[in-house]
Amino acid sequence: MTAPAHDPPARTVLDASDINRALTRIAHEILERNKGADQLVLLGIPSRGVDLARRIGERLAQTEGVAVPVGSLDITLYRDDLRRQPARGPQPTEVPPGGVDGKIVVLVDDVLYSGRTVRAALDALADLGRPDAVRLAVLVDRGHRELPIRADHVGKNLPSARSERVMVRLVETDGRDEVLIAGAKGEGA
Ligand SMILES: O=P(O)(O)OC[C@H]1O[C@H](OP(=O)(O)OP(=O)(O)O)[C@H](O)[C@@H]1O
Ligand SMILES: O=c1cc[nH]c(=O)[nH]1
Repeated sequence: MTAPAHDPPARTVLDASDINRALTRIAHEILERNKGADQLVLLGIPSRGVDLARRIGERLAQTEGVAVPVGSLDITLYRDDLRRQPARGPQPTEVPPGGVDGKIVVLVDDVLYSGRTVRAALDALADLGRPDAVRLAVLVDRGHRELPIRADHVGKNLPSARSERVMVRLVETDGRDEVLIAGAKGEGA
């Protein structure tokens, strides 16, 4: 009789202090690239992207001494797989009072994988206005892009197999900060 196959246990790839340092670095990179906080707007993709956008916003405020507008951008109805799977309930889109026209919008998400969420976010954003530029910050880039999309600011590049699952846990939604990877390596990589 063959023993049942067990997936290896989830492995921690970022702990709370790693996440903290990565967000601080991303905030500094954003300021360097933008030569300051002028015209910046951070839009987080629900759900965890919004928490990350708020945290980056706090770091920008601490470093530059100015409040950078932070909002959220729901992509639910812009997904390209709506016909295949039922849409989850809409999440909030909250555009800061100055809007996005003529701004430098930094989209923020927890994981970048196929790129389809970001593609949807670009469509959702185009319905709100015309930023001067759009950039992308993600906590984890796990590869396997299906579209020509890349991140400008990455907390951690995490090579992964398609069969693995990356899980971001944040204090705001999950009670703790950590990034885990789980599942069998090597299948469908
Ligand atoms: O690049 P992609 O292939 O689009 O994958 C990345 C997206 O997948 C996850 O969201 P998910 O749809 O799993 O829902 P979640 O926000 O509840 O985690 C993650 O939060 C990103 O938004
Ligand atoms: O592993 C994955 C893939 C997409 N989105 C995630 O949050 N994790």
